[in-house]
Amino acid sequence: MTLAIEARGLRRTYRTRTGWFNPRRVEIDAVRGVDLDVRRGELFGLLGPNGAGKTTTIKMLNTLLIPTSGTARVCGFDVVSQTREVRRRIGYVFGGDRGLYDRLSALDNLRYFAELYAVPAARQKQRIGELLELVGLTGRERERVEGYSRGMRQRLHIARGLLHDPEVLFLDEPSIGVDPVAARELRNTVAGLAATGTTVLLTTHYMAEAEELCDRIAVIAGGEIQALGTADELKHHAEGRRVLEVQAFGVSDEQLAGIDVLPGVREASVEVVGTSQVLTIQSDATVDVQASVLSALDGVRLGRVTARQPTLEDAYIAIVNGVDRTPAMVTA
Ligand SMILES: Nc1ncnc2c1ncn2[C@@H]1O[C@H](COP(=O)(O)OP(=O)(O)OP(=O)(O)O)[C@@H](O)[C@H]1O
Repeated sequence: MTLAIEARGLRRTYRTRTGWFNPRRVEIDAVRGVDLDVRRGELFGLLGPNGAGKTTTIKMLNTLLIPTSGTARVCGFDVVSQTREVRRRIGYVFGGDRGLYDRLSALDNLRYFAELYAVPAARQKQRIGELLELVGLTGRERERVEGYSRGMRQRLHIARGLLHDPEVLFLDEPSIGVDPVAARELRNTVAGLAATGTTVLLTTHYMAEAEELCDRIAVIAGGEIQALGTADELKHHAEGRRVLEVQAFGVSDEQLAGIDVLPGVREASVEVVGTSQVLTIQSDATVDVQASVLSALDGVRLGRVTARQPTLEDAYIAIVNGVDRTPAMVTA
């Protein structure tokens, strides 16, 4: 079976300048030797924190960036020496607002891009109809895009990226800035896509999105793949741990640092949810850290305290927290 995507030792270094008064030339190792095999028809997730190297990896695979070293093939074609062959077979959809004409209707946008992508005239009408159906915009296609919600725009972007029947679709953070309901509709669209046999490489920050959609997930951080497997396989990274969640109001950085070094604690993180903070403390399953955590939070107003089994999100935190996230910088 041929692979849809095959990368070996993919590496990309950016040369840039840093510093205002005393500018220096630096090299940033954004992607540091990525090996990746994506099977045909697979929905594959690339998950990682900000600056992990996800977009850089995608741009090398879709021929927008030349790798500093390493090789990659898409549908069997080399991304550097056979760019035309690769481009003919791929679609690229990135999150955000760019790339559509607001004053035109969705239908006119798709007609315009169909011309641009040289979709044969005889095929255009049927293809556009199919895609509107796939992304759930049938009936709204004559409305101007300026009146579309973010989620609808994003689904229209996906339709645009599919006009020329690509074998592989790169979806770079499609749900960024989209509200939860629209994000669910977007996920339905992506799942529908995979059912048509298209290979999808999806990047996301959201573990739940990756878990729901992807056949396999690669967690990337610091420009390297840290873990790769099905959601169930990734969960093993949090095996032997238990999780304590504490809702709190006004925990300081010092207190959090104090919790981090308590005996038995493996990771401690905090997320602001509305007006409260939610502390998530992962510990060895054999150690009950609740009493020592609560005593470290002495004087802080607390809400709900819950002990639970680790989820995939916890596994992700366990994988990513162990990595130095800043890409290596070398002064040139
Ligand atoms: N054109 C560029 N010039 C210099 N550095 C860059 C450039 N593009 C990206 N970088 C750096 O390379 C690293 C990886 O960036 P990349 O955009 O690939 O990460 P990402 O995982 O897609 O992040 P995000 O989720 O924030 O989009 C980051 O440190 C980023 O600052």
